[in-house]
Amino acid sequence: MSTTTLGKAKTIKTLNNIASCGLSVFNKENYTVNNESENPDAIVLRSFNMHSMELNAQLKAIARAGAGVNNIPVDKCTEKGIVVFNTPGANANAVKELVLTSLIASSRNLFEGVAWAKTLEKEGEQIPKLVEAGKKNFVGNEIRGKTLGVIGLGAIGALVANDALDLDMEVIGFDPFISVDTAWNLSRNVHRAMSLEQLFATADYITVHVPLTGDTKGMLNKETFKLMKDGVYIMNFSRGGLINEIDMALALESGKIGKYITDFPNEEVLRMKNAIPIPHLGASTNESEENCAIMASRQVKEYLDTGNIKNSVNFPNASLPYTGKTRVAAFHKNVPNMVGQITSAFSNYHLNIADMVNRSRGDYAYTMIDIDNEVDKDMIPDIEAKIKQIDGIVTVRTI
Ligand SMILES: NC(=O)c1ccc[n+]([C@@H]2O[C@H](COP(=O)([O-])OP(=O)(O)OC[C@H]3O[C@@H](n4cnc5c(N)ncnc54)[C@H](O)[C@@H]3O)[C@@H](O)[C@H]2O)c1
Ligand SMILES: O=C(O)CC[C@@H](O)C(=O)O
Repeated sequence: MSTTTLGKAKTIKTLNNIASCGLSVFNKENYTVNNESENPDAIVLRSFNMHSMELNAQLKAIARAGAGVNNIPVDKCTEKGIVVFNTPGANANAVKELVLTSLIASSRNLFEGVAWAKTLEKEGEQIPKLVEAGKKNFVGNEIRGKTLGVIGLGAIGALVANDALDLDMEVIGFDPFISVDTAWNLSRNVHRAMSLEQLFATADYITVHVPLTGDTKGMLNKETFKLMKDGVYIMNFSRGGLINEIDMALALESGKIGKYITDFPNEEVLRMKNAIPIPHLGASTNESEENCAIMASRQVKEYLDTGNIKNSVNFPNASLPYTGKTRVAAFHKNVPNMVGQITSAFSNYHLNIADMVNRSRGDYAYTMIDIDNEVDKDMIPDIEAKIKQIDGIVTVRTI
C-alpha cells in the first residue's frame, strides 16, 4: 500500500470520549477531528472494541489513550503497516489510588456497610440506634502487617507495591519480565517472588497488574486458587479475562476466596457472592484522562507529521530530527538488504541521502530516509511505486 498524503489535511477519528485538551494538539489548519469519518488517517480511542471493525485503506495509526491494547487487532494492524500506540504510565497513578482505596475499603467492609446504611433511610429517629446495633456485622481487618501479593510490576504494579509498603504492609511481587526502568523505581523492600506459587502461599491480598494476552488469559483459576491462603482477597484492575469467572464464582461461594474486587463487571460477576463490582473506574480521573489524551494525540501527530515513533506496541520506536527535508518512511519485513534496496531506488532519480534511521522489532523493521536534494513533488508517486516493488515492503509514506 502506498500512502502519498503530502500536503493534504489529515483526519483523526475518535472512538470514545477523548479529553479535549489532548485533541487540541491537532491544529485546525492541518487536521480535522471527528467521530464519524469513514476514511481517517488515524484513530484515537480508549476501550472501544475494534476487533470487528474494518481498517480503512488510508489508516496509518491507532492510539490507545490508555495502557491495555487488547481491544485493538494489533497483529492485523502490523500486517497492514498500521502503527499502534499506547500511553505507558499515563493513567498508572489513577489506577494505583483506586487499588489502594479498594484494598482498604474492602478490608473494612465499607462497600457493604454503606449499602446497608442506605437501606435505613425510612427508619427516622431509629437510625442512630439501628446503626450502633448493626455495625457489628461489618467489622473488618486492618491491612497493616498483612501481605500484599502484586502480580505484574509494571507502571501500575510498581506504584501499588511501593505505596503498600508505606501503609505498613509486607509486599511480595512477581514479574519475570520486569523492565529495567521499573526495577530501578521499585523499593528494595518489595520481596521478589521467584514463582507465582511463592506469592500465592504468602499473600493475604492479591492484586493483578498484567496485560491480557494469550499467555495470561485465565491465569487465576481453580488450580491457582488451591495454592492461595483461605479467604484471600483478589483485586483485578487489569482485565476480566485474566480470571476464570466460573472458578471464581465457586471459590467465592465456598469461601476459598474472601472477596473479588473487580473493575470489570459482567452478568457473571454481578451474580457472584462477595464480588465488589466497580464500573471500570480505574483510569477515570480528570488528570489521567487528560494525561492519556495528550500523550496519545502527541504520539499520533508526531508520527503523521514526521514519521517518528514513540511508544508503539507493534512498530519499533524510531526517531530522526525532522529538518523539513523530504522524508521517506518505509515499514518492511526485517530481512537482509532491505535498506540497500530502498536506498538504491533513490539513485535512479539522482537523489542523495542526508540522514537515515533503521530500527527493527521481531519480524518487521522501519526505515526513515531524509533526502538531501529538493524533490520535485511529481516524482514522489514514482519513487514510492519503485520502493513498493521491493519484496518485503509493507507501506511507504513520503512526508
Ligand atoms: N482499570 C483500568 O482502568 C486500567 C487502567 C490502566 C491499565 N489497566 C490494565 O492494567 C494492565 C497493566 O497496566 P500497566 O500500565 O501497569 O502496564 P505495564 O505494561 O507497565 O505493566 C505490565 C507488567 O506486567 C508484566 N507481566 C506480563 N506478563 C506477566 C506475567 N505472566 N506474570 C507477571 N508479570 C507479567 C510485564 O512485565 C509488565 O511489567 C494493562 O495491560 C491494562 O490491561 C487497567
Ligand atoms: O479508558 C479508560 O477509562 C480505561 C483505560 C484502561 O483500561 C487502560 O487499559 O488503560
